[in-house]
Amino acid sequence: MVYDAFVLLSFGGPEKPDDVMPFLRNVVRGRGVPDERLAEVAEHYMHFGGVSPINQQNRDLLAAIKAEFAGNGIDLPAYWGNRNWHPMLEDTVAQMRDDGVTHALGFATSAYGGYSSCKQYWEDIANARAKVGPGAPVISKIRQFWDHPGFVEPNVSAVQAALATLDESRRATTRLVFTAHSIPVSMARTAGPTGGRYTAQLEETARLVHERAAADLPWDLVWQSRSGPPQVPWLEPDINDHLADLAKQGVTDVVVSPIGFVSDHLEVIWDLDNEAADTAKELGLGYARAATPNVDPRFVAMVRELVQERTDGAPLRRLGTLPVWDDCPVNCCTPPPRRGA
Ligand SMILES: CC1=C(CCC(=O)O)c2cc3nc(cc4[nH]c(cc5[nH]c(cc1n2)c(C)c5CCC(=O)O)c(CCC(=O)O)c4C)C(CCC(=O)O)=C3C
Ligand SMILES: [Fe+2]
Repeated sequence: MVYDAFVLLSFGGPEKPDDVMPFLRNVVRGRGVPDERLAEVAEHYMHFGGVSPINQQNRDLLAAIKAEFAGNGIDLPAYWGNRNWHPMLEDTVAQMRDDGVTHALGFATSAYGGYSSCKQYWEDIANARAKVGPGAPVISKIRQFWDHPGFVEPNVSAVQAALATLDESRRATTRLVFTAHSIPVSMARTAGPTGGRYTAQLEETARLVHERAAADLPWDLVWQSRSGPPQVPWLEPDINDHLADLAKQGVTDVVVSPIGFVSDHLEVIWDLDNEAADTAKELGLGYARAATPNVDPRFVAMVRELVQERTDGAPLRRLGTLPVWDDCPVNCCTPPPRRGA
């Protein structure tokens, strides 16, 4: 297969206060979420002046990927388009068409399978191409990378660095807590070609990081940033409830490793650095949050290696044992029901 471009696919985030509500309406489009609920979420963004760091993080990642390609003789123009905020993927796809691109490789900023983290990016591609119409380039999405050393190793270093900030004399009562975005239980059930893949991949990543970073510590995988109506079950326990349980069990310190995310965006700097950190403080727990990969050179090199898997048939570099798949079967990761759809 011959590819003539690379495109970074991401979530998008507001860059000024007036962007916040239109961005949130885009996130929940078609789901009938009332503006009052969105106004609560908007508050989190307002603590940061209405600016999510995610777009700048993606600009930095794109620049690092371009340099990585140039340094390794990869002659692919690199683009960037988002699901929920500018630059919107449809505008990027229109630009790619104008530039004569015919078949691009797409890399999404999510390591895992499942509807929100994988399938919805395929839908974004299909929707953007349909809007652009004739001449829109084909975009093939690069595989999930939950167990790639270029993702696991930066997380290992980050856990070690976070642990080093805690009191060594309390190591025997220190716990490693991995966290990822909660999703509806129904979405978790249908994640991947045979179901359950989002949680299974997260467990594998957690295990791979744990055994390399702090094999002596007990660990858990918990969930954060739940949304949606209370009657709909989402993955549990929530990190804040879990911290309370740990304190009850005699745990004194926690390292929180956000393996569900690739950059320190709002779900990390608000939900962990404010909410979970406050919970820990109230409970008297020592708390250290491990960094996400961001533009760690090993992570940037991983993107280049994933491209080379597709362009040169380079061997897959991976540490885990769960199956890998490239293209999304039609019956994979069924979308959640939409109001009015
Ligand atoms: C699995 C997953 C990831 C990780 C994989 C990936 O990275 O793709 C992720 C990432 C992110 N989620 C983000 C923000 C939001 N997620 C929401 C809502 C939701 N997330 C869900 C799942 C996920 N989300 C789900 C099932 C919903 C329910 C409604 C829906 O199905 O859409 C809402 C709506 C408001 C609310 O109700 O809370 C917001 C504002 C941001 C941006 C942060 C920033 O701006 O810096 C990022 C990177
Ligand atoms: Fe989300």
